[in-house]
Amino acid sequence: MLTIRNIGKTYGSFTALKEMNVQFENGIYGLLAPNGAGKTTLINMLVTLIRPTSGEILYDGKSIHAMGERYRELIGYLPQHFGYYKHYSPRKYLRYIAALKGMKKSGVEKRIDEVLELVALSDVKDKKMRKFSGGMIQRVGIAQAILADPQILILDEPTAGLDPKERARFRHMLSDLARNRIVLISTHIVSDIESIANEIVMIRDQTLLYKGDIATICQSLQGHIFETTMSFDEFPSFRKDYLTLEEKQEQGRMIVRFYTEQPPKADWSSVVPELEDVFLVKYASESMKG
Ligand SMILES: Nc1ncnc2c1ncn2[C@@H]1O[C@H](COP(=O)(O)OP(=O)(O)OP(=O)(O)O)[C@@H](O)[C@H]1O
Repeated sequence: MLTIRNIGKTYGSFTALKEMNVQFENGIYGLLAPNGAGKTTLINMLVTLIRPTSGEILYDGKSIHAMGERYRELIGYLPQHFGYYKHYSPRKYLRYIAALKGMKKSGVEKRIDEVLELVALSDVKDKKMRKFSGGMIQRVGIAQAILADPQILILDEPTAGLDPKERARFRHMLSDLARNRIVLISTHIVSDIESIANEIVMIRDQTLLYKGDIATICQSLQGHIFETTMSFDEFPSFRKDYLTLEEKQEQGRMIVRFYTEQPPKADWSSVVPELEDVFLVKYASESMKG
């Protein structure tokens, strides 16, 4: 179990995170927050690239800093921008990573074949990465992160730059990987984690806003999300008064999904809240919520 106990992080006089408490057990967690909310700061502390200014992080009750190398051996990490060698093939690159990680030589080749199979790159394992698509490179990144079969797998914005098909493939792959380990995926793209995360972790105002399952946080907006239709003329003033979540044009009218704390009106239909609604509502400024 990974425990974040009351950590804070300041950069000079700027507070990036404060009084943050979270516990992770095996499963997939989606770390969901807008850009700049502190996701990378949290991840950098979890992978020991930076130290918290206050508080501590424990793995099975032991300080990760005291554990040092023993802790780092448990981690697989895909940073937001990962460095690879264009003129290497995936296999050669993974051999290099295995050497860096100090993995035992016996079994490495078999393990490399296994992970390349898992990320569906077996047929190009000896091709230079120079001509690979963004999605293929990202899969090489995931392969290096899981190579040593880590207990804790941390992926920082792993779907940035992927097209929808590659995103779908990534989601399937991750469900297969998630057994018996902690998987933490940072993203600001709701659909990437909606279908695969067991729990989501949201950061707001430099601290933990929510940790729990998706159904529960969606439930918290029950009775506040509506859809209604209106003419184009009515729409600008409606938009000033309500937090709109989705706007569509259909047959010369606007169909608007929105959030409100007001009692329902006759021409509003209540709809089931989704994670996208939660994201938009929780990160909207208070003045917009109507
Ligand atoms: N080394 C640093 N020095 C000063 N401020 C920093 C530093 N690193 C991050 N910050 C600030 O801390 C805040 C949180 O940054 P962080 O990168 O953790 O956010 P994020 O949620 O990961 O966003 P993104 O997805 O854009 O990386 C931001 O306002 C950022 O400008």
